Amino acid sequence: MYIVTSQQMRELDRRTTQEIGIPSMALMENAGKAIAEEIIRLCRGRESLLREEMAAEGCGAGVGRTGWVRGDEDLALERPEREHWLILAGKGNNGGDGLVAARYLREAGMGVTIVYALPPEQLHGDAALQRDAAAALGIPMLVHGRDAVDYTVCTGIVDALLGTGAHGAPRGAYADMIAAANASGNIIVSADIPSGVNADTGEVSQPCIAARLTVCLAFLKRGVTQYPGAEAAGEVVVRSIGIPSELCGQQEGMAFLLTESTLRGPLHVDTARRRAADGHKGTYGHVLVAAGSPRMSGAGLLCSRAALRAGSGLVTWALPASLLPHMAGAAPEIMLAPAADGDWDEASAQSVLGLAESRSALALGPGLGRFDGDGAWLRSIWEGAACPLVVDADALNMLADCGDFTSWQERKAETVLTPHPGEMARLTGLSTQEIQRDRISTAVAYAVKHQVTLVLKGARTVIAAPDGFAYVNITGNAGMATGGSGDVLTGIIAGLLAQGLTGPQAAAYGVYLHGIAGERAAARRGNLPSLIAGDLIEAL
Ligand SMILES: NC(=O)C1=CN([C@@H]2O[C@H](COP(=O)(O)OP(=O)(O)OC[C@H]3O[C@@H](n4cnc5c(N)ncnc54)[C@H](O)[C@@H]3O)[C@@H](O)[C@H]2O)[C@H](O)CC1
Ligand SMILES: [K+]
Repeated sequence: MYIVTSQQMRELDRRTTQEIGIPSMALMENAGKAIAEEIIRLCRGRESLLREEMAAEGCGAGVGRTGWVRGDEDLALERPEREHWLILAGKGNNGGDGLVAARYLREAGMGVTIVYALPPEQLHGDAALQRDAAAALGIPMLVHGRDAVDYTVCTGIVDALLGTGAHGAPRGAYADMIAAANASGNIIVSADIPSGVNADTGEVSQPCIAARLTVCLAFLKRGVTQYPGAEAAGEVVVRSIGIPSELCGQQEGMAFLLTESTLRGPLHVDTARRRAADGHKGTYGHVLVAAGSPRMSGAGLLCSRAALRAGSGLVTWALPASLLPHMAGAAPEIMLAPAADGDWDEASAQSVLGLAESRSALALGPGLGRFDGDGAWLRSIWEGAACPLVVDADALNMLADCGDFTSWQERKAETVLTPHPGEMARLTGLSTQEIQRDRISTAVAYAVKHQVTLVLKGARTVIAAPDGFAYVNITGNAGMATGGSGDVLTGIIAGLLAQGLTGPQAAAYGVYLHGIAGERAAARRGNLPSLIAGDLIEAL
């Protein structure tokens, strides 16, 4: 599923109307009809109406009937009491969508009243034509500021105030209407995006519509895939309106929702791959994990176990010799290799590189701690490791302290960085707030500049590939915000790299699986707060 920015949306619209020749009015008509259909579905709980009703009642009239005829007017049969919807219409095309929706809701037997944010004569283009059609049908209309509007007396409210053409915080009448709609306590269905949400970043202004449902038109907008915009949007449904999706494929820097079809399609991950009967443990890669320190030994263990659970044939954990006796037997399936005499030091880089020889992936960082000369240590491994590399936790902080590493010897193998927002702030010199303000663009910019795969963790993790494509994950839950969860993810990604996946594939599939493991673990435990990182490994 594509995720677009408002600029990309405008370009897609231009190409559709000017190059392909589909009239913009047709797009708006489709948009408004889709919004109305989703409202009817929300209000009446199902799509097909008569067939289920008749069949369920088993009434004689249906027996032997050779066919069913039903039309939109049947929608009106459903509900004796009259639903009534307020359509809040801005003066742009988002408003136009709302005016179309008003006609279709009316056709379905619902009462509708249009509330214009500004005097309707200010509308222009397609929106003005829709205004005239609504008026010709005698649909009741009010104007904010001129007429008294009671937002509480209705079944629900359609937010067709601001869409992808919004700039800055809602102003004037728009702000007042958003506040009144929210205060009404009635359900709100937003056209395209909740008014007040930045369509590209997911930032929310005050006030901002709190929608029960957002009907994204044509394609998913970035702003409803990242918090807090995702929160404001409520349930999101994407409805085609006639813009050919192949046009998206011709756009630069597209983003995708990370679903099974995205994994199998754009990412070419064979999620259904079965193991060959004659496979052996060497067939499925050998991960080296360089992690852990006396204070944080568990991180290395979690990372190593996760790599095994992700399907790596073998895992060796390189750890300080001082830890070895304590970890022996902690996980019998994991081979232990002393990589440092006492604790990590600069000299141990060579022993890590020695161990990394002929390994299929190297996971670096969980629980490593910091030590004198660790920047040089990291650089040696970054430049010397010929296998794919996952850099996490303290190794990321070492990288950040090295500053600009574009002068380092270019790595030939895949490199995946897995920062949380705080680590990303250190890597980029931005504040955490700046990182969170536009997660997708920030991740993509870094991945393209440094030619790495970047996993910006957090709710709705963003995976940014060196080619500028981005993938937004929606699996997982808040129970996964627990110590060690990141170590598990690093192990999963390393385990997938070891089995031959590319950096973007391993990162995206790893994040996706990590989230699903979190969902399964939560289901097993019956709640979120008690989840711990080990549960994720067992749920893999
Ligand atoms: N092909 C398409 O792109 C389609 C788009 N559709 C719908 O159209 C909107 C985008 O419409 P647009 O006219 O560009 O802008 P908006 O309707 O979102 O609103 C702009 C409107 O509001 C004023 N305005 C802008 N910012 C603010 C603000 N902060 N406060 C107050 N007022 C503001 C501005 O002056 C404009 O007049 C898209 O979202 C879809 O809903 C259709 O779906 C058809 C295809
Ligand atoms: K809207």
